[in-house]
Amino acid sequence: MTGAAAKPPVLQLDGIVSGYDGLDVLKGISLTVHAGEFVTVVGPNGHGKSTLLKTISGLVPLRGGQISIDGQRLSGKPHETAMLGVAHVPQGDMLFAQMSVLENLLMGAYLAPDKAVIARRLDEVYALLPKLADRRNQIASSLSGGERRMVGIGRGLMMGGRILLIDEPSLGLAPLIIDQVYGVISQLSRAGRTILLVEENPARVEDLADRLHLLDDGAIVWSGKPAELMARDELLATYLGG
Ligand SMILES: Nc1ncnc2c1ncn2[C@@H]1O[C@H](COP(=O)(O)OP(=O)(O)OP(=O)(O)O)[C@@H](O)[C@H]1O
Repeated sequence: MTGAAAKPPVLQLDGIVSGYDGLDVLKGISLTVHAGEFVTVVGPNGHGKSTLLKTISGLVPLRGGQISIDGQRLSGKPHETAMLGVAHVPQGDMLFAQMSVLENLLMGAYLAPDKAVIARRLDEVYALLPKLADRRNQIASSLSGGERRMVGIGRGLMMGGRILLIDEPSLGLAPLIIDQVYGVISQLSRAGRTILLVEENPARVEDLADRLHLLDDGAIVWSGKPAELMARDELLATYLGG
């Protein structure tokens, strides 16, 4: 969003290192997300995009560096991170297949302080995603891929997060449906939400993101405006296979 960089940082990563078993996947990532900004991390499959978001939300332990929200260093406990306003919309749908749309949405509000807050958030989600209101009693396993993705986003919003971590929302969807999903994400951005989104295809965020970081083998190798990356054929060829 224009002028967002003048606001204080809400999310700051300083040299974060994390991974699985004996292997470091993230090898010292530093980036900052300011209030209201839409920041994207783009990179090929398997280079650590999901691991980055999971490390921020505390699902993968931090091995080095530090993560801060509003200047407060995170302890790494997922519960604490969620309480500070971080909502993670994971890759794939990760819905409870045998639950209804409404029940899945309510699962996102597990930390909400009271019923009035839950009702208000539900109204907001239904206003943004009216189709979910129409289908509130439909079982999740019977939804289309695009509808499931919308429920995943809606559940993230039900957490009441100020900072949305969105993991590859286009995965496995047809082009028309991808446009719809990104339309919703764009609306959230315009409404002032702070977004950190990971994606394989930079073209998807060219007109949306304020800043883009290119991730290669667990390290940021380039940062700038999405349109600048799209004009750099050599970077696209080297890191994203053209
Ligand atoms: N639970 C796990 N245990 C061990 N290794 C893992 C685990 N999850 C991911 N990895 C490995 O970590 C590396 C980075 O995976 P990650 O999912 O973060 O990549 P990605 O860029 O998000 O790719 P994709 O879009 O395909 O998910 C890969 O080599 C992957 O095999």
